[in-house]
Amino acid sequence: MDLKKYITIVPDWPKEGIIFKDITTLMDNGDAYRYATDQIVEYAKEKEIDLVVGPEARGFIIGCPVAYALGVGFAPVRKEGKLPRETIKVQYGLEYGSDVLTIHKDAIKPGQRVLITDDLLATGGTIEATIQLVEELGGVVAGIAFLIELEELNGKDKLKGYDVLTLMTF
Ligand SMILES: O=P(O)(O)OC[C@H]1O[C@H](OP(=O)(O)OP(=O)(O)O)[C@H](O)[C@@H]1O
Ligand SMILES: Nc1ncnc2[nH]cnc12
Repeated sequence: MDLKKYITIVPDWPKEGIIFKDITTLMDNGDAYRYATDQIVEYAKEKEIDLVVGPEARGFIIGCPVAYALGVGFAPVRKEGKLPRETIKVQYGLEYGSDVLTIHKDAIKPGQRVLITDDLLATGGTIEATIQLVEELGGVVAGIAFLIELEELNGKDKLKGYDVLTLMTF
């Protein structure tokens, strides 16, 4: 299936100069959403995953159906002030700003094999911060899966040494 045709390109959003890749038109389509999910599930099956971790908010959209299909749990990485119990945190840069990401301190058991999911790899700041949180808790990053990679932003440079799946490149 040609997944690219389900992505809507929105110029100058949320800021002038950003060419936004809107995945909601892929999620809207049951066949395309299931096909994309299945591709990531097949990739993950070989990696003996114990837990899926994804950053707010679009990482949940990708990661939760994958976790369900694998029969493992999902741990959310959230922006500061959203998780109710003890967390660890890390500051990170974005294509359009900077923010703080957090995870519950007890979300991962040391040695657990983690699949990280997100919709899109841009500068790699979000995923680098997510990796940092997983590893600080003793998790092993066994794979990282995205729907989309924006090649010209070179986010992959931050992921050297990690096993990465991307379903589409722009
Ligand atoms: O590779 P990067 O430069 O870090 O950019 C990619 C991240 O940016 C977007 O999330 P955003 O922070 O806009 O949050 P959202 O998913 O809640 O919309 C996107 O969903 C990725 O998580
Ligand atoms: N260009 C882009 N489109 C969609 N989501 C993004 N997150 C960071 N950059 C993005």
